[in-house]
Amino acid sequence: MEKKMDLTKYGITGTTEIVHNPSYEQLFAEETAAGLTGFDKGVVTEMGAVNVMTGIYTGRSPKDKFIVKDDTSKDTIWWTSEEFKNDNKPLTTEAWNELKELAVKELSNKKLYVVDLFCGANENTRLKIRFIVEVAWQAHFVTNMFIRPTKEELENFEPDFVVFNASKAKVTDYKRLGLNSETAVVFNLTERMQIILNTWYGGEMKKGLFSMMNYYLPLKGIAAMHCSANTDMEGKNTAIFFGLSGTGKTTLSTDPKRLLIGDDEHGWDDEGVFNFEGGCYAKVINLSKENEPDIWAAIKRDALLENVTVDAEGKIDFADKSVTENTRVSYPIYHIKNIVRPISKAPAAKRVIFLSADAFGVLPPVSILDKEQTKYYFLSGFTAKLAGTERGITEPTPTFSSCFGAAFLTLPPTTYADVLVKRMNASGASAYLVNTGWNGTGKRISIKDTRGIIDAILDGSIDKAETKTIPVFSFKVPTALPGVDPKILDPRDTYADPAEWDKRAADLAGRFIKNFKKFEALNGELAKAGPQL
Ligand SMILES: Nc1ncnc2c1ncn2[C@@H]1O[C@H](COP(=O)(O)OP(=O)(O)O)[C@@H](O)[C@H]1O
Ligand SMILES: C=C(OP(=O)(O)O)C(=O)O
Ligand SMILES: [Mn+2]
Repeated sequence: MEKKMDLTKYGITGTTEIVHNPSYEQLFAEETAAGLTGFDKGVVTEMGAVNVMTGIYTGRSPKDKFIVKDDTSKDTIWWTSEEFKNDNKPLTTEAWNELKELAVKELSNKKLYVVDLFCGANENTRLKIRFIVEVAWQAHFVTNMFIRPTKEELENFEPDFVVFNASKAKVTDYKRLGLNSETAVVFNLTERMQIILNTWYGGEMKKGLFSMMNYYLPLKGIAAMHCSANTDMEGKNTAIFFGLSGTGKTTLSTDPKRLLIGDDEHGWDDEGVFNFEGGCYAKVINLSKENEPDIWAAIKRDALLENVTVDAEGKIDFADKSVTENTRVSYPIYHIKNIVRPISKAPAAKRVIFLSADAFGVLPPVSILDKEQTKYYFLSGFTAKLAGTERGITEPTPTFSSCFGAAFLTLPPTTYADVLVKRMNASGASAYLVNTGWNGTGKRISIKDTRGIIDAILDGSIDKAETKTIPVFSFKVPTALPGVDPKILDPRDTYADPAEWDKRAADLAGRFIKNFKKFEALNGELAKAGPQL
């Protein structure tokens, strides 16, 4: 028997029962137990995975994200400003204390789940995280998403970071506290804690810790990246795929020909690329066995679906977006057959792919970037926010999201760009901009064509292809690639009237130029690598 856990050191009192590091067996029993109602209740589906509903919040809520501004954070965090708005809004220690009291009150006098996990595959840089939650499926979600320590590693587990999930509590007095709504997703770097109030979306727990890794690692010279990663069957030829939510990181890195390192959050240190997580979080809207066979097969017992439509018999309708377009599944990474084992890491990346879902239909499906373009397009982070991943976004919305993950950056974008470029130079990596969004047909580029493009990048055939240069952007693009419809490679060919592309390209170029102005210090030289009007 393990030592009795004491939660009073967190202020939590009157706990009636603690379920500490439950097994999958126990999680299943707890989340489907008779008597559960509302958003606590898990429903068993025909695929064996349990589905839960998360209420009003079915995506992240960046407007409700705050970080305590105190001596630890005031000079390091990339705070939001008039010139460069971001989601790192300051919170006072006084407001934090009140929010913590609210969460403690919510979590006191009841049965709780305490789950101890790692964030980061490498022993020397990982965070030991303790999640304290009152909802069984939330314990399941974090067990899926983070790295599960061994029995021995759990023995003397002293957390570096603690998360309270009090999703059932509301911040009624939020205006006085300077918050945006009754919901709060708040961080304190001095206490090394995250507190969640009034949102049940699983992604807040996962992406919350990602923001923290994005803080701790670059300060040590290690790249922290919003990317998926895989490597070849020998574990040598590593590729990373940056992209904002919904642009294809999970879909494209899950490749039966390669070994998956991870689908969303990675570091890059002297030894190579390593995963922060122990699981994947895939979008399942319109999921088909044909297009995404490995993700389909990963949806089985121990996977956890969110906000999917399930009928009384447990039958799933993946096409239904009546609750949200951001339907999801989390599963432990070993639900994918081809993965790097036992630790999710591989040597330095040779190929760096920027996934951009261009809603304007201007970007080529693939562009070969030179060094300056690599920096420029990484810092610009042009893409679209896809429906559902953030509250209030209901259709593809063009955005410039620095480093393809501005919502998760806690340090200035240039910090991430500098570290990435240093790592890329050291490994001799080449970079590509891949449009997984729209073109002149008005339709999204097919997964089949994008996969063909990715294959050509990874097997090197793109390096041998004949190329041409696209005007305005000076993108170098191949004129033919095996397995890819050649008519899509020059985006102008996808328009009935190519003049329409010219018009849209000019408009988009203007947006790039305007956006890049905020990178004041870089604005003379590097701006030349961007589009020109
Ligand atoms: N050309 C394409 N490339 C990648 N994904 C595509 C493409 N066209 C449509 N999709 C869909 O877009 C979504 C990509 O989501 P996902 O891979 O989970 O993104 P991320 O991991 O970056 O958040 C999936 O639902 C996938 O089916
Ligand atoms: C989980 C999220 O995104 P991603 O698909 O990038 O993991 C998110 O943005 O909440
Ligand atoms: Mn993903």
